[in-house]
Amino acid sequence: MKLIVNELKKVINHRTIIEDVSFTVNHGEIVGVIGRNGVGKTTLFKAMTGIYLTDNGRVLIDNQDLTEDIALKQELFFVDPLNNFYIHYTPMEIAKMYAITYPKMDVDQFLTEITDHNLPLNQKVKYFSKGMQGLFNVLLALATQAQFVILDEPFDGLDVLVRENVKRLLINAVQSKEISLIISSHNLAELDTLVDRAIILKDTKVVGEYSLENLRETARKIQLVFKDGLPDEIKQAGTLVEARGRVYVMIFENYTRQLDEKIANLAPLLYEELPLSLEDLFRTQLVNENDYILEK
Ligand SMILES: Nc1ncnc2c1ncn2[C@@H]1O[C@H](COP(=O)(O)OP(=O)(O)OP(=O)(O)O)[C@@H](O)[C@H]1O
Repeated sequence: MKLIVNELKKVINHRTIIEDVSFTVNHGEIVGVIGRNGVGKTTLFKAMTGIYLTDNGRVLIDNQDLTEDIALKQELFFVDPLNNFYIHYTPMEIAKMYAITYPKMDVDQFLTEITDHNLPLNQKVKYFSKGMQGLFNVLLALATQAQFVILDEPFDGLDVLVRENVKRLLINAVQSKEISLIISSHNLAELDTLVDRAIILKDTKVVGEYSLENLRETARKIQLVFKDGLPDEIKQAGTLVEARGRVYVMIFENYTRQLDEKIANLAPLLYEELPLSLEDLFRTQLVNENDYILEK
C-alpha cells in the first residue's frame, strides 16, 4: 500500500498554515516530518486524516481518495495529542470503541499487551503518567493494524527506558507487519536512528525531502581551517553551520570529487570529516547563517 499526500493546503483564520504539501509514504517505510515549532506539522496530520477539512489537495491510499472511500480510514491511525478524546476512558473501553472503527484490531491481544506493559486496564487514561500515556498511544496505534500510523511527538516527555521501549515496539511493528510510520519529533537524535526518509517543513511548504541512506552517501560535514579565512567558492558550495575563529564547519549536501579536489587545491590547514546527523540537516535547511554566533 502507498499513501500519497498531494498538494495539501490548509488555511486557518485567513492564514495559510500549509500549502502545496506533497509527499509519498511507501509500504513499510518510516518517514519523519520535521520543522520548527508552529510550522504546521500537527495541522498537516489533521488535514491528512480528515480532522480538518482541507482548502486544496488530496490524500490517496493506493490511488483511492480518502474522502471518497471511508473504509480506507481504517488504514490510517492518528490521535491529536492536544485534543485526545479517549483519555476520558479506560483501556478496556477504548479497545471496544476502536475495534468498531478498526475491524482488524485484535482486542484480546491488545489488552494482553497493555497488561504486559504494566498499564492498568480499568483506569482512565487521563490519570496515567505522561510516559504511560505515550506508551499506551503507541500500543493502541499498533493494535489497530492500520497500515499507516501517524505519531505526533511520540517521544515527548518519555524517560529513556520508555523511549527505548517505544522505539523497539515501532521498529518491530515495521519489520514484522510492514506497516508504515509517519512521525514528527523534536527529538532529532531519536528520529535519526529510526527514519528512512525525512521531510522538512518551512514557511508552509516542504523545503526538503531526504532519503537518509542516500544522504549519508552524498553529503558531508567537514571542519575546515584555511590560512586566509573561508574561500568564497567553498562557502558557496555548501552551508556554513558553525564558525569559531578560523575554524569553519560546513555541510555539503552534494560532496562531489570535483569539490573534494577544489578543497584539496586550496590547501586547508585542517580538513576533518565530522559525523552528519539529521540535526545537521535540520540546521542546514532551517537556520540562516545570521542565526549563528560567530565567535572571534
Ligand atoms: N485551530 C487553530 N486555530 C488557530 N490557529 C491554529 C489552529 N491550529 C493551528 N493553528 C496555528 O497554526 C500554526 C501551526 O500549528 P501546528 O500545531 O500545526 O504546528 P506544529 O508544527 O505542530 O508545532 P509544534 O512543533 O510546536 O507542535 C501555529 O501558528 C498555530 O497557532
